[in-house]
Amino acid sequence: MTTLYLASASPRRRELLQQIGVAHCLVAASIDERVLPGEAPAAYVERLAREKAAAGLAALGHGNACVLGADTSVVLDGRILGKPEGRADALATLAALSGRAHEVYTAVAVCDGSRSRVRVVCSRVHFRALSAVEREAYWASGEPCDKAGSYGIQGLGAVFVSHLEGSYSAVVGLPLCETSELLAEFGIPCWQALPA
Ligand SMILES: Cc1cn([C@H]2C[C@H](O)[C@@H](COP(=O)(O)OP(=O)(O)OP(=O)(O)O)O2)c(=O)[nH]c1=O
Repeated sequence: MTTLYLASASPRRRELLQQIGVAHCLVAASIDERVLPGEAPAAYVERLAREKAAAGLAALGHGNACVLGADTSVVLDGRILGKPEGRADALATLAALSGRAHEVYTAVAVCDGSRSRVRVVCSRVHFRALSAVEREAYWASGEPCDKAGSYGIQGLGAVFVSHLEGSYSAVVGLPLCETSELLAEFGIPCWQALPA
């Protein structure tokens, strides 16, 4: 059976793949994550997911592996918000997200030596209003620092989310429905295909 490599340092993506019973190994993939001039959010996350998967394949040094890369970005009024650069940036992001809806774009890409496939999922997340005291306390919890948009819906940040339209797993970092479909194209089973 083909071995799947996850080209990601994100513990969330590893947990999400484990959640659907996909055996995998890890491979490091470091890429330049800067947004290109005029690049739209969907195009940006798609490019980064493809580049992470391709970098992982290159790092393995052989073409007969299958590699998954993904990217998640929070988008407010068309502006891509990445991970916070520090406290002030995180507090400003949380203030901007307060009491409004924003989009979360996640792309998942799978490639092997001969082909590359990608899916992009857009979800809409509605935040209730957040007080300045709450925003400070949330930053102090440590949760925002490594997350796009400075929050984690799967953690303490859940209390900010009044409702979600779209894919919960995509907001956390990997759209599991689309991921399982992509993996099936590469002959990689998830839980449905496991022996009883
Ligand atoms: C919006 C949101 C993002 N995130 C996380 C998912 C991603 O790990 C991170 C977005 O940054 P990414 O650049 O997509 O991923 P990463 O740098 O953590 O990992 P890698 O590039 O090595 O795969 O934000 C959450 O955990 N919860 C959320 O609710």
